[in-house]
Amino acid sequence: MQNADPAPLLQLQQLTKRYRAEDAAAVQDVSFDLHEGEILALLGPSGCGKTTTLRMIAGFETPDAGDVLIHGRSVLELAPRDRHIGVVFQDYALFPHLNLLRNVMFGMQQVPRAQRAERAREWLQLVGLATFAERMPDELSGGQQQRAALARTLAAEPRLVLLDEPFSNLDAALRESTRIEVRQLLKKAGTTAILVTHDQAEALSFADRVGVMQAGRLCQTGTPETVYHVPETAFVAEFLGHTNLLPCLAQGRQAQSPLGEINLSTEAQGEVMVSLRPEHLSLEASPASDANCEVISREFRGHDNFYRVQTAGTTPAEYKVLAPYDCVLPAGAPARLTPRQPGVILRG
Ligand SMILES: Nc1ncnc2c1ncn2[C@@H]1O[C@H](COP(=O)(O)OP(=O)(O)OP(=O)(O)O)[C@@H](O)[C@H]1O
Repeated sequence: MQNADPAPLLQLQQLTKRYRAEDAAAVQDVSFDLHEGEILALLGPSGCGKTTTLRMIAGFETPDAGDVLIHGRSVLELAPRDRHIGVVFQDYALFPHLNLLRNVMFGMQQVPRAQRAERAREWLQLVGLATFAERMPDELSGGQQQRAALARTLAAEPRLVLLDEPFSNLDAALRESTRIEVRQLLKKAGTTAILVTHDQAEALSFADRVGVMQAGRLCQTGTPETVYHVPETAFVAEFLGHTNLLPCLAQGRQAQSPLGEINLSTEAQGEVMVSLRPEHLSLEASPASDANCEVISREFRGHDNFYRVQTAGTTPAEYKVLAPYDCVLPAGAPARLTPRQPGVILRG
């Protein structure tokens, strides 16, 4: 029978790193577990400590406090070749003097020498570069180099792959297709991975679990759906997309809000701050006598319309609303704004 909760592959235990005594900690008390086959995204703004965390996991940086355990053993006690960690940085780091095949063969020490070329070709096939095996890295596009770097890392059969902003210098279309391919590849190989990114769409679409970092701390981890729909703090709510923050007076599952009585997703009493995403509000044209807001602006986005509307005499006075493509209201139009999902209570 399968073990329902196998020991995690990776455990971060209250990891802390301060580069200089006079600086704030780059990473503070970061703890999480990662299970075999899982993909985690570490998401946060520039300078929040994502790369430092990744470097400590790889054993490139020594923590001031806390530990990184791989199958229960501290990463720093393991010789680099026993860590079985593969790292893909944004600058690819392919060897410029080796063709793709030799680049991929480079890390395959675990494969008998006679079989390496054949296995390397299989990896190149898997990333869609079979016909490029004899090409040199500078004869490839950025996206192809990225996939080649990934093939080289995966060919070494690491237990854990660390990806540091690996798609950041690809153009928008290539970025999207490469991230879909890379995710499929990792899932097919059953490889455990951590992606570092400041791009919320990338984190939400790529990972099984997202950890949001702020100023060195991990402030929330959960499935992409949970961190997006049930943010715990205003920072997480706003970093993951647009939202409206409403001061409310809660009584159980109901609250008095600036938009009238609303439902809450959890019970509370007293003053609370509530997040309602633009898609959790609805907007419709209304006679002025029944309106509770006025359109400030409409941004047409093809599949939908993004509105800014203002209400009179409430705080906040401005709301963001996502409306269907066929809800077209001009600036200045009176309208009715209604919450259509329960509000999410924030704790900070
Ligand atoms: N080698 C270093 N020496 C001193 N301070 C450093 C060093 N590396 C990083 N820092 C500082 O540590 C903090 C966290 O940096 P880190 O690179 O981990 O953040 P990040 O979230 O990966 O940022 P980015 O998205 O911009 O790469 C920052 O304040 C940074 O200036």
